[in-house]
Amino acid sequence: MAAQFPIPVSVITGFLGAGKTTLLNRLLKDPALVDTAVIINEFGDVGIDHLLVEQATDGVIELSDGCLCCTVRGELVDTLADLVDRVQNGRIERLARVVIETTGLADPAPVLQSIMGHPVLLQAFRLDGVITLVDAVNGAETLDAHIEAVKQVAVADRIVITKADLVEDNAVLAALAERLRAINPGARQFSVDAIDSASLLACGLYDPTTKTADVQRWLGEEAHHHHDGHHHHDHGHDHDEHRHDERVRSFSLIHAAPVPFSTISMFLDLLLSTHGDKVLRLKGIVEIAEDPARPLVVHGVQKILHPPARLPKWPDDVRGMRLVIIAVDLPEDYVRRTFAAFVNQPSIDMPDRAALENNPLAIAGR
Ligand SMILES: Nc1nc2c(ncn2[C@@H]2O[C@H](COP(=O)(O)OP(=O)(O)OP(=O)(O)O)[C@@H](O)[C@H]2O)c(=O)[nH]1
Repeated sequence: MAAQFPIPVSVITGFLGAGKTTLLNRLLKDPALVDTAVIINEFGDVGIDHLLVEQATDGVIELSDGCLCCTVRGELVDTLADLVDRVQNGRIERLARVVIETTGLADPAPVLQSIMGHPVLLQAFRLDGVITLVDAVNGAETLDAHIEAVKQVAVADRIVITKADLVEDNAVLAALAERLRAINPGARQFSVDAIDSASLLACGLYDPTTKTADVQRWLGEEAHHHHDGHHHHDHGHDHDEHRHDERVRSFSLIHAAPVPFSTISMFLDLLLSTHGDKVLRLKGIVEIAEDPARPLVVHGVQKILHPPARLPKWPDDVRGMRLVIIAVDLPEDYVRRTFAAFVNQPSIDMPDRAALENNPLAIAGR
């Protein structure tokens, strides 16, 4: 039999850079998770995430630019409906589970409500678990600054703490765990290195009544606003409410040629050391001049630049550099001109690279 309806749907959420794709890659290696379709939503006009999910099959579906909680909500409903069609007409042989990775900025309430509140989807799917990742390094500051992060924790069935390996002080971890318990007393907490995929994902039917009164109110408000579960959406940005901080913007830097390793590392160091407080997330895939066959994957999360990784080969036909930056109040023009100077393409009013390296404090636009 192709699929046993209703198919469980797991939602993996967590703020920007918390480690969702990393966890997903680990989960997808587990034999218990064959026949899982993965739906990924990205914020940013150049899709990169789907390139970084290691799956041999074509089971990864990318929802286009926009935030799942606002503009692409209708697209999620359509994608799920399409999956059901494909199972029913045999184009997908087996479908045991669907995993949705939300953008780090997503308000989870509309995402959950679009599954739970849709009369047709409800025949085919059941919302199983909400798994929320919290980065131990940036977690506390993120909860202070971004209400979406608090909501993500509040709706969770399971809370997974990532990057504890980067935190030396146990008291910091204990304080974070306690804060998360105050926001969501019912969720089980795990450390990311101590989880087994099958039990992480199988949570049983999602039950809002086990969550706090706030969660029930948020979900209730969604049901009220979008009672048909499929509201009209537009691929622009005129959603009906502010779902997330409107000052958050994403842009991408594209460079058509290979870049020397030292250039990209100096550029990223400079960007994060001067504007790290504004950068929420930076990720990219870079063709390195010294080793063009193996793309370099770079990740910045707030002020932290994670050690870059190498992919064994290019995931698609595009070469060169694609870098996506998600930031609050970061002048895009400054970033573009700085990068241009680093790759020796100075614009007319920009000091060239030699001048920059001699005196980084002299950069225009700071
Ligand atoms: N040291 C350490 N690094 C981690 C851990 N989890 C994730 N990372 C790193 O954090 C960076 C971001 O991880 P991703 O998995 O891409 O994060 P994400 O939540 O999918 O990011 P967005 O989709 O942009 O929100 C990568 O460099 C990972 O290698 C962890 O537990 N420990």
